[in-house]
Amino acid sequence: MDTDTLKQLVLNASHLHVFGYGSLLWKTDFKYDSKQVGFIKNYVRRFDLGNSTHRGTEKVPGRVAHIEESQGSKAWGVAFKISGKADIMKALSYLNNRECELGGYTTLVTEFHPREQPSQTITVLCYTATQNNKFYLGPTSYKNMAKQVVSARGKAGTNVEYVTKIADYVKFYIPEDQDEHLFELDYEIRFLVKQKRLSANNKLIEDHELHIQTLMEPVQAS
Ligand SMILES: N[C@@H](CCC(=O)N[C@@H](CS)C(=O)NCC(=O)O)C(=O)O
Repeated sequence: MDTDTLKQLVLNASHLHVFGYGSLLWKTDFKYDSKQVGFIKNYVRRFDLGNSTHRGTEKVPGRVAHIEESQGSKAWGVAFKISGKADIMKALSYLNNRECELGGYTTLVTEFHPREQPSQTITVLCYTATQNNKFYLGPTSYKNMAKQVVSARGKAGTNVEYVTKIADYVKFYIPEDQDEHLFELDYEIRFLVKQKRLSANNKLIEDHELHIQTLMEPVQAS
């Protein structure tokens, strides 16, 4: 979205609504007055955007959430209401750095449908990424995505934490959101993590047993 459109949205506005559907759900980190669950139409949540600044590195990028157009679909999330010019400008400056400069996201203005009153739409600003984004990794199998997520970590933490916290938030606070893409990816990640823990435990057990065996061997007469 061009800066003039964004300026129109913000200038002379007493408040601004920001729509979050990824880490903004559980890691908001800007001041807001209120928030409400709802959805935007004709979009879906996807994890095809690479990231090397928060949840990955240049060598091993993580996968982060974005939305992409999908006619007839709904992308569920939360609209955060920010009031007063000072708080609005502070939030926009923070989000521009976190989402656009570091995350490669672009801005989008669309209509938000509150869960309680879907017909009473609210204009929201959200951050997303298109397929021509330079960090775009594109779709692959859930197993491949899970392998990438489990092996990625960045300055903000593991990519596993990033995805599983979004899934936990949606399952707990937005039961209407039947995002199979999110839940399939979340399942494969947790399965892989469990497998790794088991194999790590097995390795630990093997090492431990080997250690016990060496302890049990009769001391060789020197
Ligand atoms: N714009 C999406 C995604 C936001 C998002 O995940 N942004 C990344 C940028 S790479 C981020 O801030 N990550 C913070 C973190 O990973 O802790 C949303 O509305 O939630």
